Amino acid sequence: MKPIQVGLLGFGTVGSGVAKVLARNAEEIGRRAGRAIEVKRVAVRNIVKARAVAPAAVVEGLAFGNDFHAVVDDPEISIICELIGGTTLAKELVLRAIANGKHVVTANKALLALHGNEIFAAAQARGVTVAFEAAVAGGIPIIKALREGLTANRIEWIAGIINGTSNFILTEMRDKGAAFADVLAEAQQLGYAEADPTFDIEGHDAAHKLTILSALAFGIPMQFDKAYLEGISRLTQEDIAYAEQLGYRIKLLGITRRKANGVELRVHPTLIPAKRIIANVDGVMNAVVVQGDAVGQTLYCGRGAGSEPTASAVVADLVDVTRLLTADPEHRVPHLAFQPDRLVDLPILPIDAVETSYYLRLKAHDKAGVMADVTRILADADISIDAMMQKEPAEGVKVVDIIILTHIALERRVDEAIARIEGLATIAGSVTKLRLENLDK
Ligand SMILES: NC(=O)C1=CN([C@@H]2O[C@H](COP(=O)(O)OP(=O)(O)OC[C@H]3O[C@@H](n4cnc5c(N)ncnc54)[C@H](O)[C@@H]3O)[C@@H](O)[C@H]2O)C=CC1
Ligand SMILES: N[C@@H](CC=O)C(=O)O
Ligand code: NA
Repeated sequence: MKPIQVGLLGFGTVGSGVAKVLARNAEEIGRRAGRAIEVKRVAVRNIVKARAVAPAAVVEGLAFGNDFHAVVDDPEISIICELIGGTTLAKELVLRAIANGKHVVTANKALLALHGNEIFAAAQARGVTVAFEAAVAGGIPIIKALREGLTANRIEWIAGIINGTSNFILTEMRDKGAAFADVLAEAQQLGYAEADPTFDIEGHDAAHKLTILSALAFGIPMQFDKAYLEGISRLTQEDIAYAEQLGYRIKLLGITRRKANGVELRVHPTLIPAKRIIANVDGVMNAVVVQGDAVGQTLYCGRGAGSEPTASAVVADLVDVTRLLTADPEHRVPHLAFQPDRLVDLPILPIDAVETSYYLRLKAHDKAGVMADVTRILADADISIDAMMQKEPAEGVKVVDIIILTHIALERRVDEAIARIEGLATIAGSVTKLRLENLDK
């Protein structure tokens, strides 16, 4: 059988990784796919720069050019691999490829979180597939697991470390006391970070991925604009240390949970019991916990970013698409796990309607009665205390740190209680609030 022809858009960290993996494992990939997979053309902004990213043996057979539209319009190309990132040119090219009747493989979570509803509808109408395993948790086959392996289950929640860069930063800060800016620079150099790294550290990238996971888990449209996101840039060393003393690790988690009145969709630094496996997933590794009603908890772990781990997912999609070329479009696995006409429009809950446990850190003037005032305010708000720790002040310091862990409470009530606590004359400054998840059920 003739090889399947692929057009690569972009030849950076991921694009060059795809070319390397395809070249190195060509024989085995061909045996799996049923025919050879060949990169016919590569479109890049800068040909000289692109040629320098991969070894000569990989690039010498590739046809580089600057005309992205010509690749998308090439009648001999069956699959377009979009690896440029961003949501403007990438969207235009992906929709054009679909209109031309080509299948698309993309690693672009921002594109899908923002425009996935339109892109999947266009692909469905044209009878082509848009495959996106690399878009969530890099090399971990989490899309495959949710779309195929777990289809018997009513999924209750998903919680994941789904941004490699921020996990790498948190790990280096905790283990080596490294400075935030230095570790971020290292993550960029290693090819983990997004073109704009604020997407990584402020939670946007994790929220893009979580939006996709939530759609797959609950059969809902992508609703990125409703996601709550909070990154790691304001996290302090003292909160990381206090969490450790209380038996917790802080991770940037994406959490989506089905509730009676809607769906939680939130990304934020989260305390997790240190004994949980996911709390010990460090560096660039990602991990996703899925709670299904039949299977219980399953955990998926692996490299969430980097050239070849991400290429592993892109190439797996190329194999999948190659295998299904002859399948009737009506009988393919649906893009979002549920049949497109069976998606339901569940509302995304605002953050103040979320129910979870909390870590509160307050600075109190060490006066008699302050603890009684704080616990009374919490009790009035129906917030029960799970643990409390008071740190003795250093010599000459007049305020003490008080750390409180609460049981599950409604965020709105916690915020109201915090406002009252901050109004106490005995409390200095503002209260630090972090969310805590036990991830046990
Ligand atoms: N780097 C990683 O570990 C992962 C990246 N991704 C996603 O894969 C995609 C590619 O990421 P990387 O390879 O890391 O990026 P990169 O910056 O290393 O490479 C991007 C490539 O696309 C080209 N490009 C970018 N914008 C362009 C534009 N407007 N016009 C023409 N060419 C343009 C660049 O010249 C380069 O060849 C992104 O959507 C990213 O979010 C997904 C998972 C992991
Ligand atoms: N910047 C992302 C890359 C993979 O999606 C990350 O750090 O996880
Ligand atoms: Na993946």
